[in-house]
Amino acid sequence: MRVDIISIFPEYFSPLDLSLIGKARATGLLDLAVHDLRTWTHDVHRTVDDTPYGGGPGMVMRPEPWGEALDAILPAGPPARLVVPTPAGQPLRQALAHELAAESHLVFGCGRYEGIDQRVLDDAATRARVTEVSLGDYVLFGGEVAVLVILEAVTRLLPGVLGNADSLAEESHAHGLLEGPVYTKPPVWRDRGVPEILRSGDHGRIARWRRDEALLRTARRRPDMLATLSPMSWTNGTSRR
Ligand SMILES: Nc1nc2cc(Br)ccc2s1
Repeated sequence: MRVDIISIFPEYFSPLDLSLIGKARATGLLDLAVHDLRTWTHDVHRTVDDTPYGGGPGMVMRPEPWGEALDAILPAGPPARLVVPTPAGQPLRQALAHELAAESHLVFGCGRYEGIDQRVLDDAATRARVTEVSLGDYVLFGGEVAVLVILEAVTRLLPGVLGNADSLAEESHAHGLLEGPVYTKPPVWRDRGVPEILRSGDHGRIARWRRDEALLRTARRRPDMLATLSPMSWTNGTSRR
């Protein structure tokens, strides 16, 4: 997968040399480049923002630098997917992460201030699929932190990035449920034991216990998720009730 990131703070993305994303880059699973939006400014102050038409507080990101940057980065060939984090975007959920992980080329645009001039997105939509994404109902200083989150959620889904792809199958949101509690050694810690079933070796009963715990946790913490649950998720072939 090819990923391009456009930002006025490219140094925000130094962490992308670390951990599994760094390894994905080193092994060629991820081809990532970070671009400074000011590269495409031509004034001495390298200006990227201006006052909003219609008045109001704050500043808006000027269209000219963005237009030139996207001209340089969006390919003439097979269309890339332009992802722009914004509080006004569609919610990032695991389904969207899977959708983005299937793309061959992602371009991330990091807005700042009150946002990017709308004409930039409208112009980009003539040559790329544009997706505005929200991480939740809160406002950040800019899109950079959101891109780090989205990129991690997407990259970990790429074949070969996670050592054991099996972990993707049972994690939270994999089947529309939250993952239940997990335990490891020692068998007793500060007088707290481990549910006996997990040490029984009965894999069928263990799978049913884990499904039940996931359903209970989801019902307690995210009852909204139960409303959209498919019947298969209740059993997922593990319970012969
Ligand atoms: N939750 C989010 N807040 C923001 C703020 C700016 Br400015 C740009 C993108 C995002 S995504």
